[in-house]
Amino acid sequence: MTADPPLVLDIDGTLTRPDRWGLDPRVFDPIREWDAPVVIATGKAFPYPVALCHFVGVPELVVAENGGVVYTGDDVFFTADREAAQAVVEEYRAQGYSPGWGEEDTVNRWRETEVAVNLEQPIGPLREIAAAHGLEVVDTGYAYHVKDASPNKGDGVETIADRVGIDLEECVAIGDSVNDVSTFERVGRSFAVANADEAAKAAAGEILDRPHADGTLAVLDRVRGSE
Ligand SMILES: O=C(O)COP(=O)(O)O
Ligand SMILES: [Mg+2]
Repeated sequence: MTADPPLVLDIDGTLTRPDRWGLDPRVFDPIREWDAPVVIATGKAFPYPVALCHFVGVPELVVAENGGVVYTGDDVFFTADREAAQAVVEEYRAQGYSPGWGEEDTVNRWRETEVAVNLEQPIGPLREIAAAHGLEVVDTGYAYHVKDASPNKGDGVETIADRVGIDLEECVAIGDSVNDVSTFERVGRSFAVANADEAAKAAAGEILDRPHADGTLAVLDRVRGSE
């Protein structure tokens, strides 16, 4: 008998439409009908992947904030705190810059372990201040994430796999950026969509010739029933 392999899916750049923005609705049904655990591993704040699972109608298995927040469906783990990143952003502001999201900032409002800065803001001074505070800035192609270097998506995926009983060797991961490298390093099969950055392409087992959800849907078609 064959079964679907467990999945680890990134959101931005991976489940998105060809024009980069917004989820491609064609991914909803295959995720919902997938006959194995689906872990959503993202740089986005915790409520976003939880909402994605909720609205698609699958169990909430979530790595958020690049590994800063991990939800196994039973327990939430926080592997960093926001304070250090917040201090970096305060200093960035003091130097005359801004995170760039406007007054209400829904990008960071519920973010608990890091702070994200809009790509239109200058990254040079942000990197300098972060380094002086012992933090890193990760450019996902969708935001600059000011974060502790130690939590990453791969660690979070491992925590979920341990708790839920997923064999990482059987897992198929799909992603598009440097924040997916730690996931790619831990799973049996890894795929970078065609729009992926150089780091993700270098770490992936295979580079797809199609971008965004087109690439992801092609992988899902190919690996369905392969375990
Ligand atoms: O939040 C980001 O910058 C990127 O999110 P992603 O990890 O789902 O691609
Ligand atoms: Mg991504």
